[in-house]
Amino acid sequence: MNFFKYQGTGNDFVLIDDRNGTFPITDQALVERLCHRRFGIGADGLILLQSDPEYDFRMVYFNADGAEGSMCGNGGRCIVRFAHDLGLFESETRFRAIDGEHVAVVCEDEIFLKMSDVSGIEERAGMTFLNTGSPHVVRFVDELESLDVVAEGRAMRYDPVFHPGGTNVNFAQVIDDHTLFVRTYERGVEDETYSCGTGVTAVALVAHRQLNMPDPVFIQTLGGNLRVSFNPQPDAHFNSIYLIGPARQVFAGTITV
Ligand SMILES: N[C@H](CCC[C@H](N)C(=O)O)C(=O)O
Repeated sequence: MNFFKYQGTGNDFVLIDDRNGTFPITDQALVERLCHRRFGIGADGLILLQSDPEYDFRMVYFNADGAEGSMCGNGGRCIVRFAHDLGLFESETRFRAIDGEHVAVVCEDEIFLKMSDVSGIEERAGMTFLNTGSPHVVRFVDELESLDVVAEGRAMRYDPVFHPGGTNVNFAQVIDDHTLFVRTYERGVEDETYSCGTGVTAVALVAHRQLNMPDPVFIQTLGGNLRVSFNPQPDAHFNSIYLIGPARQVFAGTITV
Protein backbone atom coordinates (compact mmCIF):
# COMPACT_ATOMS: atom_id res chain seq x y z
CA MET A 1 0.00 0.00 0.00
CA ASN A 2 1.39 3.41 -0.95
CA PHE A 3 1.27 6.34 1.45
CA PHE A 4 2.26 9.98 1.52
CA LYS A 5 3.30 12.09 4.44
CA TYR A 6 2.13 15.72 4.67
CA GLN A 7 2.56 18.39 7.30
CA GLY A 8 0.76 21.64 8.01
CA THR A 9 2.60 23.89 10.51
CA GLY A 10 4.20 20.76 11.96
CA ASN A 11 0.93 18.83 12.48
CA ASP A 12 1.86 15.72 10.48
CA PHE A 13 -0.31 13.13 8.78
CA VAL A 14 -0.14 9.91 6.82
CA LEU A 15 -2.28 10.42 3.69
CA ILE A 16 -3.62 7.47 1.74
CA ASP A 17 -5.39 7.57 -1.61
CA ASP A 18 -8.31 5.25 -0.83
CA ARG A 19 -10.53 6.10 -3.78
CA ASN A 20 -11.01 2.37 -4.39
CA GLY A 21 -12.16 1.90 -0.77
CA THR A 22 -9.83 -0.99 0.10
CA PHE A 23 -8.20 0.41 3.26
CA PRO A 24 -9.14 -1.77 6.30
CA ILE A 25 -11.01 1.07 7.94
CA THR A 26 -12.04 -0.82 11.10
CA ASP A 27 -8.48 -1.93 11.91
CA GLN A 28 -7.76 0.56 14.69
CA ALA A 29 -4.54 -1.25 15.69
CA LEU A 30 -3.16 -0.82 12.14
CA VAL A 31 -3.84 2.93 12.10
CA GLU A 32 -2.28 3.29 15.54
CA ARG A 33 0.81 1.34 14.42
CA LEU A 34 1.22 3.37 11.23
CA CYS A 35 1.09 6.60 13.28
CA HIS A 36 3.55 5.29 15.90
CA ARG A 37 6.86 7.17 15.80
CA ARG A 38 8.95 4.04 16.66
CA PHE A 39 7.02 1.12 15.22
CA GLY A 40 5.45 2.89 12.25
CA ILE A 41 5.70 5.88 9.92
CA GLY A 42 5.02 8.40 12.67
CA ALA A 43 2.23 10.97 12.54
CA ASP A 44 -0.34 12.86 14.60
CA GLY A 45 -3.07 11.23 12.51
CA LEU A 46 -3.94 9.23 9.40
CA ILE A 47 -6.27 10.51 6.68
CA LEU A 48 -7.99 8.62 3.90
CA LEU A 49 -8.93 10.38 0.68
CA GLN A 50 -12.07 8.58 -0.51
CA SER A 51 -14.45 9.08 -3.42
CA ASP A 52 -17.73 10.88 -2.85
CA PRO A 53 -20.51 11.02 -5.42
CA GLU A 54 -21.35 14.68 -4.67
CA TYR A 55 -17.94 16.17 -3.92
CA ASP A 56 -14.38 16.21 -5.23
CA PHE A 57 -13.47 13.79 -2.42
CA ARG A 58 -14.27 12.71 1.13
CA MET A 59 -11.88 13.12 4.09
CA VAL A 60 -11.81 10.35 6.71
CA TYR A 61 -9.58 11.29 9.64
CA PHE A 62 -8.16 9.10 12.41
CA ASN A 63 -6.26 10.33 15.45
CA ALA A 64 -2.87 8.75 16.27
CA ASP A 65 -4.63 6.44 18.75
CA GLY A 66 -6.34 4.78 15.78
CA ALA A 67 -9.89 5.99 16.49
CA GLU A 68 -11.82 8.06 13.97
CA GLY A 69 -11.62 11.68 15.13
CA SER A 70 -13.76 14.76 14.74
CA MET A 71 -12.71 17.49 12.29
CA CYS A 72 -9.02 18.23 11.85
CA GLY A 73 -8.18 21.68 10.46
CA ASN A 74 -4.52 21.13 9.65
CA GLY A 75 -5.37 17.69 8.27
CA GLY A 76 -8.04 19.39 6.16
CA ARG A 77 -5.44 21.73 4.69
CA CYS A 78 -3.11 18.74 4.09
CA ILE A 79 -5.75 16.66 2.28
CA VAL A 80 -6.61 19.66 0.10
CA ARG A 81 -2.93 19.88 -0.90
CA PHE A 82 -2.91 16.10 -1.48
CA ALA A 83 -6.02 16.26 -3.69
CA HIS A 84 -4.41 19.14 -5.58
CA ASP A 85 -1.18 17.12 -6.01
CA LEU A 86 -3.32 14.23 -7.33
CA GLY A 87 -4.84 16.61 -9.89
CA LEU A 88 -8.41 16.33 -8.54
CA PHE A 89 -9.07 20.07 -8.92
CA GLU A 90 -7.37 23.21 -10.19
CA SER A 91 -7.62 25.93 -7.56
CA GLU A 92 -10.88 25.59 -5.65
CA THR A 93 -12.41 22.43 -4.19
CA ARG A 94 -15.47 21.20 -2.29
CA PHE A 95 -15.15 18.12 -0.12
CA ARG A 96 -17.01 16.29 2.61
CA ALA A 97 -15.60 15.67 6.09
CA ILE A 98 -17.12 14.34 9.31
CA ASP A 99 -18.60 17.76 10.16
CA GLY A 100 -20.05 18.35 6.69
CA GLU A 101 -19.09 20.29 3.57
CA HIS A 102 -15.87 22.30 3.29
CA VAL A 103 -14.60 24.50 0.50
CA ALA A 104 -10.95 25.36 0.07
CA VAL A 105 -8.69 27.34 -2.22
CA VAL A 106 -5.04 26.64 -3.02
CA CYS A 107 -3.06 29.85 -3.38
CA GLU A 108 0.63 29.05 -3.95
CA ASP A 109 2.07 27.97 -0.57
CA GLU A 110 -1.13 28.56 1.33
CA ILE A 111 -4.40 26.67 1.66
CA PHE A 112 -7.52 28.65 2.59
CA LEU A 113 -9.85 26.15 4.29
CA LYS A 114 -13.41 27.10 5.15
CA MET A 115 -14.34 25.73 8.56
CA SER A 116 -17.79 24.87 9.90
CA ASP A 117 -19.86 27.73 11.33
CA VAL A 118 -19.56 28.10 15.10
CA SER A 119 -22.72 28.32 17.17
CA GLY A 120 -21.54 29.82 20.42
CA ILE A 121 -18.89 29.96 23.14
CA GLU A 122 -19.69 28.48 26.57
CA GLU A 123 -18.27 28.71 30.06
CA ARG A 124 -18.05 25.24 31.61
CA ALA A 125 -16.79 25.03 35.18
CA GLY A 126 -14.75 28.19 34.62
CA MET A 127 -13.33 26.98 31.30
CA THR A 128 -14.07 28.61 27.94
CA PHE A 129 -15.30 25.93 25.56
CA LEU A 130 -16.42 25.85 21.92
CA ASN A 131 -16.73 23.47 19.01
CA THR A 132 -14.99 24.37 15.75
CA GLY A 133 -15.54 20.92 14.24
CA SER A 134 -13.69 19.48 17.23
CA PRO A 135 -14.19 20.40 20.91
CA HIS A 136 -11.76 22.93 22.38
CA VAL A 137 -11.01 24.67 25.67
CA VAL A 138 -9.24 28.03 25.32
CA ARG A 139 -7.21 29.50 28.17
CA PHE A 140 -5.17 32.72 28.03
CA VAL A 141 -1.87 32.69 29.94
CA ASP A 142 1.06 35.09 30.43
CA GLU A 143 4.05 32.73 30.26
CA LEU A 144 3.33 30.22 27.54
CA GLU A 145 6.89 29.24 26.67
CA SER A 146 7.57 27.71 30.10
CA LEU A 147 4.08 26.23 30.64
CA ASP A 148 3.79 22.46 31.15
CA VAL A 149 1.20 22.06 28.39
CA VAL A 150 0.97 18.27 28.72
CA ALA A 151 0.31 18.26 32.48
CA GLU A 152 -2.03 21.28 32.47
CA GLY A 153 -3.81 20.16 29.31
CA ARG A 154 -4.30 16.59 30.47
CA ALA A 155 -5.98 17.78 33.68
CA MET A 156 -8.69 19.60 31.67
CA ARG A 157 -8.89 17.04 28.86
CA TYR A 158 -10.44 14.48 31.23
CA ASP A 159 -12.56 16.93 33.27
CA PRO A 160 -16.02 15.39 33.91
CA VAL A 161 -17.78 18.46 32.41
CA PHE A 162 -16.49 17.31 29.00
CA HIS A 163 -17.49 13.65 29.35
CA PRO A 164 -17.91 11.41 27.52
CA GLY A 165 -15.77 12.64 24.61
CA GLY A 166 -13.35 14.90 26.44
CA THR A 167 -11.78 17.97 24.86
CA ASN A 168 -8.65 19.39 23.27
CA VAL A 169 -6.99 22.15 25.31
CA ASN A 170 -5.38 25.32 23.93
CA PHE A 171 -3.20 27.81 25.78
CA ALA A 172 -2.74 31.25 24.24
CA GLN A 173 -0.52 34.23 24.98
CA VAL A 174 -1.18 37.66 23.50
CA ILE A 175 1.83 38.85 21.47
CA ASP A 176 0.37 42.08 20.10
CA ASP A 177 -3.00 43.59 19.04
CA HIS A 178 -3.60 40.98 16.35
CA THR A 179 -1.18 38.16 17.15
CA LEU A 180 -1.29 35.22 19.56
CA PHE A 181 1.12 32.42 20.43
CA VAL A 182 -0.79 29.13 20.87
CA ARG A 183 0.17 25.69 22.20
CA THR A 184 -2.29 22.77 22.17
CA TYR A 185 -2.77 19.51 24.05
CA GLU A 186 -4.57 17.22 21.58
CA ARG A 187 -6.95 14.47 22.57
CA GLY A 188 -6.49 11.30 20.53
CA VAL A 189 -2.77 12.08 20.28
CA GLU A 190 -2.71 12.56 24.09
CA ASP A 191 0.24 14.88 23.82
CA GLU A 192 1.14 18.38 22.73
CA THR A 193 1.27 18.72 18.95
CA TYR A 194 3.21 21.42 17.04
CA SER A 195 -0.06 23.01 15.88
CA CYS A 196 -3.79 22.27 15.86
CA GLY A 197 -5.98 23.88 13.19
CA THR A 198 -9.40 23.59 14.84
CA GLY A 199 -7.64 24.69 18.06
CA VAL A 200 -6.14 27.90 16.68
CA THR A 201 -9.50 28.60 15.04
CA ALA A 202 -11.14 28.32 18.47
CA VAL A 203 -8.52 30.58 20.03
CA ALA A 204 -8.96 33.25 17.33
CA LEU A 205 -12.74 33.38 17.81
CA VAL A 206 -12.44 33.61 21.61
CA ALA A 207 -9.78 36.33 21.22
CA HIS A 208 -12.17 38.31 19.04
CA ARG A 209 -15.04 37.87 21.46
CA GLN A 210 -13.17 38.42 24.75
CA LEU A 211 -10.24 40.64 23.74
CA ASN A 212 -11.71 42.47 20.73
CA MET A 213 -9.00 41.15 18.46
CA PRO A 214 -9.84 42.13 14.87
CA ASP A 215 -10.22 39.86 11.85
CA PRO A 216 -7.87 38.28 10.79
CA VAL A 217 -6.14 36.95 13.88
CA PHE A 218 -2.50 35.92 13.36
CA ILE A 219 -1.36 32.82 15.23
CA GLN A 220 2.14 31.58 15.98
CA THR A 221 2.48 27.88 16.79
CA LEU A 222 5.51 25.69 17.51
CA GLY A 223 5.32 24.57 13.86
CA GLY A 224 4.81 27.92 12.12
CA ASN A 225 2.30 30.65 11.42
CA LEU A 226 -1.41 30.51 10.64
CA ARG A 227 -4.15 33.09 10.39
CA VAL A 228 -7.85 32.86 10.97
CA SER A 229 -10.41 35.02 9.22
CA PHE A 230 -14.10 35.12 10.26
CA ASN A 231 -17.39 36.92 10.16
CA PRO A 232 -18.77 37.57 13.66
CA GLN A 233 -22.52 37.27 14.26
CA PRO A 234 -24.67 37.99 17.35
CA ASP A 235 -24.48 35.63 20.36
CA ALA A 236 -20.91 34.45 19.67
CA HIS A 237 -21.94 32.82 16.42
CA PHE A 238 -19.42 32.98 13.58
CA ASN A 239 -19.59 32.16 9.90
CA SER A 240 -17.21 32.46 6.90
CA ILE A 241 -14.42 31.11 9.10
CA TYR A 242 -11.19 30.43 7.19
CA LEU A 243 -8.06 28.70 8.46
CA ILE A 244 -5.16 29.91 6.32
CA GLY A 245 -1.62 28.60 6.13
CA PRO A 246 0.87 26.30 4.41
CA ALA A 247 0.59 22.52 3.93
CA ARG A 248 3.02 20.37 1.98
CA GLN A 249 4.08 16.86 1.05
CA VAL A 250 7.25 15.72 2.78
CA PHE A 251 7.66 12.18 1.47
CA ALA A 252 6.08 9.22 -0.26
CA GLY A 253 6.53 5.54 0.55
CA THR A 254 5.20 2.01 0.67
CA ILE A 255 3.62 0.30 3.68
CA THR A 256 5.02 -3.24 3.94
CA VAL A 257 3.20 -4.57 7.03
N1 LIG B 1 -4.98 18.38 14.78
C1 LIG B 1 -6.35 18.64 14.47
C2 LIG B 1 -7.31 18.43 15.56
C3 LIG B 1 -7.75 17.05 15.59
C4 LIG B 1 -8.83 16.90 16.58
C5 LIG B 1 -8.57 15.74 17.44
N2 LIG B 1 -7.43 15.85 18.29
C6 LIG B 1 -9.85 15.43 18.19
O1 LIG B 1 -10.46 16.29 18.80
O2 LIG B 1 -10.27 14.27 18.09
C7 LIG B 1 -6.53 19.99 13.85
O3 LIG B 1 -5.62 20.49 13.23
O4 LIG B 1 -7.61 20.56 13.94
